[in-house]
Amino acid sequence: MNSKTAKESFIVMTELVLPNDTNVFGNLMGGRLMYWMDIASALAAGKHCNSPVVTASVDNISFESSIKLGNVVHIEAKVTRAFNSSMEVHMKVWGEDTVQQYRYKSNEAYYTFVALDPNRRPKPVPQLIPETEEEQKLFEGALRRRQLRLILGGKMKPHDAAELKALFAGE
Ligand SMILES: CCCCCCCCCCCCCCCC(=O)SCCNC(=O)CCNC(=O)[C@H](O)C(C)(C)COP(=O)(O)OP(=O)(O)OC[C@H]1O[C@@H](n2cnc3c(N)ncnc32)[C@H](O)[C@@H]1OP(=O)(O)O
Repeated sequence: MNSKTAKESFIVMTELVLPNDTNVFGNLMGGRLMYWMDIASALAAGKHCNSPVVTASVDNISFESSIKLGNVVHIEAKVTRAFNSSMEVHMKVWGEDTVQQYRYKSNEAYYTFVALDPNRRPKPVPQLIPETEEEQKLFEGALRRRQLRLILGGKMKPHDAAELKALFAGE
């Protein structure tokens, strides 16, 4: 199977925050943003593997700054690393005030997707080649993040997470 570069999976999704998307303070609801992030990251993962994908897990999301009613949301999504059937996608979320003409960072997150075959069973995906310095850093960290989320999901024993243990042991 051919490998693919990280930039081949890159997508940007743009949305406008309308009244029905907001809470009582006039800010974008976290749940609505997470829904848009799910679609954006699924598109990036699907672009990488050219297959249908399902969300396997969502890492913690910290909302750094709220996005106001009438502002524009930009979600940038890119695959950081592919494993066997799963892919980690990194997202950066920006708000934009188009009247005052400034952009601000809202949050960052990692979502994990699994590619499915026609029988809806996990299927192998192309390996990912990082090119830029940032892509290389994300690629290296992806293995530790995978181990942490598999431990939390009860799919891996802490004892088997060699790279994660090495981080805490300072090795
Ligand atoms: C045709 C071209 C189209 C192209 C363009 C496509 C565009 C597409 C746009 C779609 C836009 C809408 C996208 C919404 C997507 C949903 O919202 S889908 C709905 C929510 N998600 C679900 O319902 C998934 C439910 N869970 C499952 O189906 C199964 O548990 C899974 C995730 C497939 C895993 O299956 P399993 O039988 O446990 O398989 P297993 O062999 O143990 O593990 C398979 C892989 O899953 C990983 N995994 C398992 N659990 C976890 C976990 N907790 N955390 C992380 N990874 C895990 C494993 O590590 C393994 O990875 P690899 O080592 O193979 O890399």
